[in-house]
Amino acid sequence: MQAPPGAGTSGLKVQVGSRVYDAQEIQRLIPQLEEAIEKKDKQLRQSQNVIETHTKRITELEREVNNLQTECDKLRSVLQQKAEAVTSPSAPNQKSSRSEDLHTEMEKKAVLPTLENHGETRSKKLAVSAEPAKLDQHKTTLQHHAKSAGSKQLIRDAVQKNDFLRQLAKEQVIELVECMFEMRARAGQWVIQEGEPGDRLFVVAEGQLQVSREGQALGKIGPGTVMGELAILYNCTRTASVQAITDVSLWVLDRSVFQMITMRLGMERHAQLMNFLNKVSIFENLTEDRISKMADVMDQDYYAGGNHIIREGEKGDTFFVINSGQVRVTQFIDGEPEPREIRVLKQGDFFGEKALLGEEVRTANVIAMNPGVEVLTLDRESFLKLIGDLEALKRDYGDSQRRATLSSRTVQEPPSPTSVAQTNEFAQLQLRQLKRIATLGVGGFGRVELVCINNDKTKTFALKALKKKHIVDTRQQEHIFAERNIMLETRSDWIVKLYTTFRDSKYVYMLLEACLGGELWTTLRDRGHFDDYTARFYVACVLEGLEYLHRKNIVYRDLKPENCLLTQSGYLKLVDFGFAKKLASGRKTWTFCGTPEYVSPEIILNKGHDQAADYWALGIYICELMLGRPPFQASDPMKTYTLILKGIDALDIPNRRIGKTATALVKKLCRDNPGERLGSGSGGVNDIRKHRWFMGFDWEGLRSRSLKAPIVPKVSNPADVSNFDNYPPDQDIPPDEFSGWDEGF
Ligand SMILES: Nc1ncnc2c1ncn2[C@@H]1O[C@H](COP(=O)(O)OP(=O)(O)OP(=O)(O)O)[C@@H](O)[C@H]1O
Ligand SMILES: Nc1nc2c(ncn2[C@@H]2O[C@@H]3COP(=O)(O)O[C@H]3[C@H]2O)c(=O)[nH]1
Ligand SMILES: Nc1nc2c(ncn2[C@@H]2O[C@@H]3COP(=O)(O)O[C@H]3[C@H]2O)c(=O)[nH]1
Repeated sequence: MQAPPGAGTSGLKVQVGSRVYDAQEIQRLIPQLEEAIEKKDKQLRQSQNVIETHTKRITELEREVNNLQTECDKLRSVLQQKAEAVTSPSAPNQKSSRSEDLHTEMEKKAVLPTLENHGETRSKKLAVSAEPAKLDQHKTTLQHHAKSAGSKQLIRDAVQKNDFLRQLAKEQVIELVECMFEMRARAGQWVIQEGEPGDRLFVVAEGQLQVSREGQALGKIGPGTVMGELAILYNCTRTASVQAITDVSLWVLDRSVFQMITMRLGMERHAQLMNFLNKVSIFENLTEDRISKMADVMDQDYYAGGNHIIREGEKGDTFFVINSGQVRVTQFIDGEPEPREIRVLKQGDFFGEKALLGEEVRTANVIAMNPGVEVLTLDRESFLKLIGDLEALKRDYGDSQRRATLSSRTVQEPPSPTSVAQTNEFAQLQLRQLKRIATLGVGGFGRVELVCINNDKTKTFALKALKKKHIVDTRQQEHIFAERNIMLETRSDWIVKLYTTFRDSKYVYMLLEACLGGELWTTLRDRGHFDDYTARFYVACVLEGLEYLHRKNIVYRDLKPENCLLTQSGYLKLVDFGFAKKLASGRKTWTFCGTPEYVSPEIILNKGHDQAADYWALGIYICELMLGRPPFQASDPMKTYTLILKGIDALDIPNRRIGKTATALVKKLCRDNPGERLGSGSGGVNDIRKHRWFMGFDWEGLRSRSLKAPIVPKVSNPADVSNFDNYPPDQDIPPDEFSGWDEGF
């Protein structure tokens, strides 16, 4: 502001921009302007209050939507279960179609988020299983079928385009290409029929095919396409029909051949490594189990002659065992210009332990000799976990005083499980003395009813009835016997007790301890998800159960909230041992079984699996408890498997509900390599208990059951089934089954 030239004495003039004002007038205006500003401020504050009220309302509405969502999920899953219960494929009836309509109607109406990637709906997860793998399969030769180079390329390209198949090892793909055989179909012929069981995979070589579902065209497929790939993992029903439009030529692979291919590679590599490691002198006192775990985690490396494998003074993270060839060890000596040769190491010798056992850096050079060296390697973590405590490793080479040694670790003994004397109380019990009170649940093979003996409702039991015909049709006889034998053998407070068994012409029965708190799955569904405190308790209960089983060399293979039952006091017990298997220490098994969202990569790829599969499942279980859904979930199992094979690191675990510490534990449990999973090391389950996430957890209180459960279910009397969903009576009475497989059940 400045006074314009020629401003008179009558009053000071002030120029602002191009306008000229009287200074007195401005003075007069100031209070008015101040008043206006205050008014605006007030308006602003009012608007802010309105915004705040709206924001609060939005939060409230969001909460309401969440509650409605949970309610909706609940209704939907109950409805789905009912629909499933009455729409058995073997007994199509009026009732079933009506309830299916209702189900579809409900699905249409329910405004559910359709998450393609996560399929976030809360319905129970179904278990799947292939028939038990024949262990001698790997001995039989795989039959190759001649084909042109062009045909082989077409199959290879199709495999590479398929998300699942391209995860196979190169040798497996080569074998798969060789083993496929040709099949032709004329125009109009059906190649795949919707709803039928499938056991083969196809690659289209020539011609066009039409895909349809329920009579509706879904699309056309042509040369270079894979179809029906889920069927090579286990018996599943075809999801669509496929008809040849033109004459077609197809390449076909049977499930049994696929199993042989995948199983063989894993078995051969594992067996070769075990064989070699067993002969390594420092490992001579190790158990088969530890050798097997080492074989799982060891990598193989090759160094051409003359190359340094280790340089003195460098930091080191790897331990080596010489598989073939020789190495020179050299060392710098005071006053000598060149490193001096100390010794030569040969096949079966080891090196690189010093930098992992207290020494900061490598204490010598190790150089590959001609014509080259093959070494097996262990990273620092696996080394310390599996063999870090071996005395034989603490070798004095005579070049310096030995440094501090690791104190040998001791595995804490778990408390002995409460022994429940298997009394003869049930020896005289007859099936007809059992009276049905209500249905507790429906499973893949039948139902579980709450029953009492001779109408005495002060003491109740769960009676699991399994349809014999269904067991035979799905070739699950071995699994059912294993379930019975394993449950009879287990005596643990963390596992549902099996008192006795019965059989008749239609069913085999198991009389079980009843857990009236309901399924953990139901509690999770109703609450949406659990906080750390609650989840930790439920994980700890399962960990106690798994430790008990693993000590008895049993792998459980079906961990999920659906199989965890709550007792009246809110503690958990594992139920459903349909997939449990006794597995000698260091051995593996190959049958595909489990629940798609919970199966580990080695099960999917048929590499052979063991107890470590349960640790993988434990990681998934922790996630599901905290997120309200399993981390790997998709619209169909094949997509779920593809996600699992991409690994836990490819997954963006949302940390809104699951914190950093829990995520860290999940990542340690869900390592692709079974030998690297927390729990698989020499510290066993204790390594999991020691994780930060369990810091301060009262394990003793848990074992003595003095720790209060986070949720205590309401159970008013031994016949109270209010914690279970309602199930209509079973309409599907199975036919008699007299093949005799159940002899001795
Ligand atoms: N001991 C029990 N006490 C209370 N409820 C039980 C008991 N055993 C089973 N149930 C209920 O019955 C349901 C089915 O039981 P279970 O999982 O053993 O059957 P299944 O036929 O093997 O099932 P799946 O098809 O899942 O393998 C359970 O999820 C649970 O709700
Ligand atoms: N369900 C379904 N299957 C398809 C589609 N297109 C191709 N297919 C293949 O058709 C096959 C039918 O049998 P499967 O369910 O075993 O596997 C299916 C797929 O591989 C489609 O759009 N939907
Ligand atoms: N320091 C030392 N290391 C040796 C000798 N002979 C073989 N080695 C191996 O050479 C390795 C060099 O790396 P590390 O120090 O990790 O571990 C060492 C031993 O495993 C020896 O005489 N002295």
